[in-house]
Amino acid sequence: MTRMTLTRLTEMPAQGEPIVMVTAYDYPGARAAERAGVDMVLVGDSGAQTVLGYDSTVGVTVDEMLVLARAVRRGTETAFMVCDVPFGSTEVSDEQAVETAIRFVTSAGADAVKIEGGGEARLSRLRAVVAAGIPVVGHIGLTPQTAVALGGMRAQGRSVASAERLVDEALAVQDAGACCIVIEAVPAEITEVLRSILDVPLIGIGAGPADGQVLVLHDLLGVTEGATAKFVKQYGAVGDATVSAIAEYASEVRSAAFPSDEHRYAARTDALEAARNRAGVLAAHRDNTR
Ligand SMILES: Nc1nc(=O)c2c([nH]1)NC[C@@H]1CN(c3ccc(C(=O)N[C@@H](CCC(=O)O)C(=O)O)cc3)CN21
Ligand SMILES: CC(C)C(=O)C(=O)O
Ligand SMILES: [Mg+2]
Repeated sequence: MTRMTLTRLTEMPAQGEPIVMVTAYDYPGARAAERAGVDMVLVGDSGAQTVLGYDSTVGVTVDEMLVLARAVRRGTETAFMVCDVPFGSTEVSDEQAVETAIRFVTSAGADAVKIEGGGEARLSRLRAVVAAGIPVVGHIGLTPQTAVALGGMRAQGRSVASAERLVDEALAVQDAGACCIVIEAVPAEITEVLRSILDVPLIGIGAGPADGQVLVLHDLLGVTEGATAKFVKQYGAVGDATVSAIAEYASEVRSAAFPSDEHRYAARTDALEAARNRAGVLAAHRDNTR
């Protein structure tokens, strides 16, 4: 199997082949995505919440993301690996953005980085990273890193101004050099409009049909506890299955049903005899010195 290339990804929409992207944050997640045959894996900053337990994506650091990204890289052979650059790691300057992107490429083997937003400063970062020779995936619509400024985790493109802004940002992000664009939490009809004017693949999450889809692995597996976004479809009940398995283990330990004979090592008779003799000698010694 050969590694997915940017050229191939870019050609998929014209061939009528939807692009499949899923997040991964560790080696087993990457192996599972790989074995399932996805086209792209995203080391999302959603990992701040799904695997690191933060209550938003905002506090996660580059060093933390790199640990996740390296593990995903070790498990990924054919899928194209995109890494989210976390909040604060590109905001200061174009130079900072390029240095951050380079770290994801050189120290984690990222095939591309994803940068949120379509405002002027974001476009400048995008151009700078692309100019450094690093492919960039754009991300517009609901951009969780700056959700406070958007008024919370809310769908975008629902007012006239917001819909117009999405069209402007989609084109600007493409012109800045993005190789594809993730669009999050936008009405499907708006996504359709954007698709009609874009040349690069549009990958949707909560944005209706697009050239591809992305979902958070832990959401689709049913590992995420509590409420998930409206756009999540749960394809498994892995969270419940995990709790049941651990609860059954706990119960068998407490009832002494585990470990049973099949999980025991057989002793060699001479070794057992020797251990018993030694224990007897030591016990006698202990009694004598008391
Ligand atoms: N587990 C997980 N899944 C995600 O999809 C995800 C993360 N974490 N963390 C980073 C961001 C945050 N995202 C979110 C989080 C919440 C909503 C949400 O609850 N939306 C509401 C309100 C929509 C509205 O008011 O317009 C919803 O009902 O969908 C959406 C996207 C998407 N990303
Ligand atoms: C939801 C996707 C697009 C993302 O950015 C993430 O998982 O962090
Ligand atoms: Mg993200």
